[in-house]
Order: sequence, then C-alpha cells, then structure tokens
Amino acid sequence: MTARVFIDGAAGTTGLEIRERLAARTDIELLLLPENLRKNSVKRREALNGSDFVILCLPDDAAREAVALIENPEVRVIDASTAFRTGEGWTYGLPELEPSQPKAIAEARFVSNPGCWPTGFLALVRPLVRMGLVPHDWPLVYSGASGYSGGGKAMIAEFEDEKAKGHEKSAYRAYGLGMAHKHLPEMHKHARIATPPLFLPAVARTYRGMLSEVALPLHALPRKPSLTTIETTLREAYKDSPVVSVMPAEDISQVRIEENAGTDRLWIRVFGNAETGQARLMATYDNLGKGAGGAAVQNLNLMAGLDPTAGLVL
Ligand SMILES: NC(=O)C1=CN([C@@H]2O[C@H](COP(=O)(O)OP(=O)(O)OC[C@H]3O[C@@H](n4cnc5c(N)ncnc54)[C@H](OP(=O)(O)O)[C@@H]3O)[C@@H](O)[C@H]2O)C=CC1
Ligand SMILES: CC(=O)N[C@@H](CCC(=O)OP(=O)(O)O)C(=O)O
Repeated sequence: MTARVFIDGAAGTTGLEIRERLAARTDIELLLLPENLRKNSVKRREALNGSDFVILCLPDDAAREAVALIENPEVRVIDASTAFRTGEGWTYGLPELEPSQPKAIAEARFVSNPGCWPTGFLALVRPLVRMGLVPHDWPLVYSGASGYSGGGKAMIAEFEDEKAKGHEKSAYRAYGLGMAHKHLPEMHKHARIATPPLFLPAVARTYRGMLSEVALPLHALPRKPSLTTIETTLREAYKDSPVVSVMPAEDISQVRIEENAGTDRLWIRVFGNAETGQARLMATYDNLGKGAGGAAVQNLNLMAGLDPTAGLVL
C-alpha cells in the first residue's frame, strides 16, 4: 500500500527539496497542486483532507491556516514552520532527541519538524544534559553560520539578485543581535535547560550547509568531564542513528560549512584541548537536509512505517 502525501508549499525552497526526495519513490503517492491553483484555498482544503499525510512547507501564518483547514481526523501532519514547535498536542520531530522519540513520532498525528538551528544545538547538547555532564542551568552558548537558502526564497533573492530589495554583497553576516531569535523557545524547551542558550547566528555566502558550535569549559563544569567522556557520551547517544554520527576529531585541523551540504547527514565532532579542559563541539549539516527537507522525510518514514532511510541522502 502506498501513502498519499500532499506537500503544501511545494514550490518553495523546502517544499522543492522534499518533492525531490519523494518523487522517485514507489511507496509514496505524491499529490501536488498545479502552479495556478497552489494558493487556492478550496483546492488546498480538498488536498489537505484527501491525503494520508500532509507536509506543510509554508510561512508560519499559512501553516496555521492549513492546519485549521484539516477536518479529516485520519490526516496526519508534518509542519516545517516555527508555528507549532513548542505547541501542545504536537510531537517534536527530532528522532534523535530522546531514546523514546522515534516511537512518539511514529504514533503521532501532528509532528513539528525542528528548526534548522535547533537541530544542531539539540544534537550537540541534549545527551550531555540528559546524562548530567552539563547541568540543566549551565549558561550554554551556541554559534554558527548557515547557508543563505535558510532564509527561503526571499533571502536567496537577497544574496543572488542584484535587483532584489536589500541586495546583500557581504560574504558573512551576523544577525539575531537582539538575542531574541525565533528558534530560542524550541531550543530552551527541547534541550530541557533552565534558560535559552546565548545564540550567535550568522549567514554565509554559500547556498546551503551549516556549521554550528557549542564551546564548553570542561574544567568549570561540576563533574569536570574529559573530552573523551563527552565524545563517548555523544557516540553512545547516536550509535543507532542512520543520520547523526560522531566522527573522529583527531587529525582534523579545519572544518568547512559545505561538508555535509547536499546530504541529510549531521556530523558531530568533539574538538578541544585536554590540558586546558576546553572543548569545542561542532555540528555540520545542511539547512535544507537534516535542517528541513531530510528531517521531514525521516519523520514521514517513521509515521508511515516505511524504511527509515528511504529517500534520504546519507
Ligand atoms: N529554508 C530552510 O532552510 C528552512 C525552512 N524552514 C521552514 O519551512 C517553511 C518554508 O520555508 P522556505 O521553503 O524556506 O520558504 P520559501 O519562501 O522558499 O517557500 C514558502 C512557499 O510557501 C508558499 N506560500 C506562502 N503562503 C502560501 C499560502 N497561503 N498558500 C500556499 N502557499 C503559500 C510560497 O509561495 P510563493 O512561491 O508564491 O512565494 C512559497 O512557495 C518556513 O516555515 C520555514 O521557516 C525550516 C527549516 C529550514
Ligand atoms: C539563514 C537564516 O536566516 N535562517 C533562518 C532560519 C531558517 C528558517 O526560517 O527556518 P525555520 O525557522 O523554520 O527553521 C533564521 O535564522 O531566521
């Protein structure tokens, strides 16, 4: 039996990525609206209610509107927007978050796909907080750079189209300077920490890819874990994941943002200096892969009981 899947927002940056991953599959029947009807609310309502699964790749308000249009209780939803990531009744779609998360996603009706930034943060810190190596009230700092497709069609135009409003010529732009980024609530909630992290995001002149980091002064943590303990804890947490891997850090002196661009992988490395007790935890992945489209396909596979890695670039 095939699962009928409707992508609302299939012409957008994230929607196109998901479409590409699903198009060739024989276990999925993909429903799409033609270009001239893709914002027609009558046709959208029909498609939203006539599918087994809908994947929403829309701005927050349009995602809320789409959910409100769903009347058929059999329809199950994956939402890629920020609208429901801390919402009641929604399951957070990061299978690697907790040992129980894949089952929770598999059984859920409403799944919120994680934000691209929270994906890296939670992958780096959640096992360390869970195991008590980082206290839940530790003032965590999270920094990194994203490819500009992370801002969707509007930011792609900003970086690529000289005629676009606010055309950007710079190679690297820091933002979120008011320290109130829209992803803070989900990082706070799902890391199960006392306060949101200090978050220092930037966007780089590369289309896709992310490199994000958490620095830890191991010597100042109550349990003074070694670099090896940190790395072993993370490796143990992801030992069964086909998507998240802890890679060896020795023999590497440089890491590039493009490392996992074009894939659905997320790689973690634990760098640092054992003598000074300073650690630099790093994640590389793709804002459109594990940060969005790949994560949505991973969640769909779990929810539909399909091969967990089908359609993923690993
Ligand atoms: N880009 C990324 O790396 C990530 C994106 N996301 C999230 O995914 C969602 C989609 O983002 P992204 O693909 O980047 O954005 P885009 O702007 O590239 O695409 C959004 C799409 O939604 C369409 N749309 C807007 N309003 C409606 C409506 N009322 N009915 C039907 N279609 C509508 C747009 O139409 P039109 O083409 O006419 O503008 C566009 O095609 C957002 O919520 C974003 O936060 C999450 C993680 C990462
Ligand atoms: C580079 C860039 O601007 N990235 C966006 C985040 C990507 C996004 O909007 O997606 P989600 O919120 O759904 O994850 C930002 O920081 O606002």
